[in-house]
Amino acid sequence: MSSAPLQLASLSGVEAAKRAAAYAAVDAHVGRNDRIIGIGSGSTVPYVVERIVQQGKDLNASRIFLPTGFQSKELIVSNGLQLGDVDCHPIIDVTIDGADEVDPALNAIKGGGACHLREKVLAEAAKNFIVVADYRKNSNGVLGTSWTQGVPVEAAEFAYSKVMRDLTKLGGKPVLRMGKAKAGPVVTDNGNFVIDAPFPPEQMAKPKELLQQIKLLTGVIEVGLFVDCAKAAYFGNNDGTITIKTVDGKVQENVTFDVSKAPVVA
Ligand SMILES: O=C[C@H](O)[C@H](O)[C@H](O)COP(=O)(O)O
Repeated sequence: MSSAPLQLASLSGVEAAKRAAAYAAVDAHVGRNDRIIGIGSGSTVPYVVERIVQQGKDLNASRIFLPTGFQSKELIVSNGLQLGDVDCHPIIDVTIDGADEVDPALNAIKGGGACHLREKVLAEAAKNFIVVADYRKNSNGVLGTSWTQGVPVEAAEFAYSKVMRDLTKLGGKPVLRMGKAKAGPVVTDNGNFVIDAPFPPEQMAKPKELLQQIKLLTGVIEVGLFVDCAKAAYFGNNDGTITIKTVDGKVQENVTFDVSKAPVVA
């Protein structure tokens, strides 16, 4: 039985591509038996929620959605989905999230929106962690090639100055992230500061080692390097196609996806 085409707001360019990538990721990874679902942050994630809503009220009534921050909490609530938190649901069926840059091994820089502490908890708690983004985040080189503002480091507010000194000793060039429409630094959803620390490519080429070094600095709460986390990444390309990369190294290019078709839930 074929269902009527979905009535969707018309989008063009990269926004249309992000929607296609998000829909494809939901169709492939959010099945009928997935009940505890992590909702990430960033500009592609609203399309993830849009597709999940299209899976139907009955199915969603039995699900609980966990947010990675203020933005995703609002998305969950405004779409009439049931809100939960990871303290009550430490095992998540699937988490879908954005990223700032993803390398060929699916390691990622995250935290451009200062959400990386909760994002990493929801990524590690998930049986499947899936990334959705546009082609600008799809890197063929080492992390830091396209996302040049540095590794986002969440630090305790009172310790930031000492952490910046430590990051400099490690070889970075740390900058305290400042608010855009606020005098003073960005304060995360958890009440901490964010330091952006660019490191030379030689260090970025070994993201696990760098992550371990930064994580050991006293005062650091979390590091926006996600290493060995993601199972798959879906990138929307400028021509409307999708690139799908999986952790086994497979790459599917030029995948077409018809967003007007209602989801068939596996
Ligand atoms: O802290 C924010 C997150 O890691 C986001 O997932 C990331 O910054 C991507 O955001 P956007 O899709 O808006 O570029």
